[in-house]
Amino acid sequence: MTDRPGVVVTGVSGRMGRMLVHEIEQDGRLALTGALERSGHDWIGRDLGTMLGGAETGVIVSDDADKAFAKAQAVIDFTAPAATVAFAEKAARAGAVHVIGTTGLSYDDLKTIAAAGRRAVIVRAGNMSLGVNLLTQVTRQIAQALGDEWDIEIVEAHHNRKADAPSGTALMLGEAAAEGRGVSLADVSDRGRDGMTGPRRRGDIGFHAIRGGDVVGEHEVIFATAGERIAVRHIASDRALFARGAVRAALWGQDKAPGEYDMLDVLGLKPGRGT
Ligand SMILES: NC(=O)C1=CN([C@@H]2O[C@H](COP(=O)(O)OP(=O)(O)OC[C@H]3O[C@@H](n4cnc5c(N)ncnc54)[C@H](O)[C@@H]3O)[C@@H](O)[C@H]2O)C=CC1
Ligand SMILES: O=C(O)C1=N[C@H](C(=O)O)C[C@H](O)C1
Repeated sequence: MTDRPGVVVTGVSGRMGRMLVHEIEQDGRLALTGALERSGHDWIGRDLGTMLGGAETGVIVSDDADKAFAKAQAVIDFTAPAATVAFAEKAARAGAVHVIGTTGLSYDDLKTIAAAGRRAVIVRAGNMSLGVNLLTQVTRQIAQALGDEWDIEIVEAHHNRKADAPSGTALMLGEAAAEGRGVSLADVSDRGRDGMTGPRRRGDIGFHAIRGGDVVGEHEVIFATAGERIAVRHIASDRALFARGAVRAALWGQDKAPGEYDMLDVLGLKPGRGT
């Protein structure tokens, strides 16, 4: 027995799943009590430590979320939209803090997650790093200070296995810029131009996605007007920073009231809430 909060890692064989197992072990403040993979995956029924190429841990990889969540105080989830939506309901039922890193969530997915967040603590962010969350604030401030004669373009680069575009981070930055300008991102978003697009529409926020090799994650927000440009940029060179943020969020959420929170809450960067 341990008095550390128990945590389940979903998508444990994935790029982030593996990183999370390592980070939880290094950090030492959470106890890994469960590891999930999708039904039919090779690792189901096998010892997690062995699957990761080390010694046995006694944690057997499973596809039974209800059973795993019932024994845990936190779930850290970097998987895929359909899985995350199902986990949100199950984690809420089990009363576990659900830390969601999954991106590519649709409007309907977000509505379902928000409903689960009325019964349990959810921390969701398209990027769990301190640097990117600070960058959202800087982006909001710059957008607020400049008029719409400044064009805003967001460029992101990721590895060639990434499933969604624009990235969750690019959308966070776009939301921040739109908020700074006092407009709705849905009304001004212009994604991946191609063909005879005509001149740029004043006030639009453009998104561009580069996919190649093993790029961990790079984001740049460009503000361009006649005669000058401002560019703010974040480069992630190690996935460990996302895992560290997720562990921090799982611990932070333990004594919080039900609600949907983000990393600004966790990092204490959002005045007046949850800090
Ligand atoms: N918020 C953040 O800071 C970050 C978010 N991400 C996001 O996390 C997600 C995962 O990224 P990666 O680890 O690179 O992908 P990945 O493809 O390497 O891993 C995803 C894992 O989830 C598993 N999975 C899918 N459905 C499942 C289910 N129903 N039950 C259990 N496991 C299931 C897959 O089998 C796979 O092992 C993506 O949406 C990505 O954009 C990635 C890095 C940082
Ligand atoms: O899929 C990834 O790898 C990443 N996804 C997140 C996103 O969509 O922004 C965060 C990070 O950039 C890595």
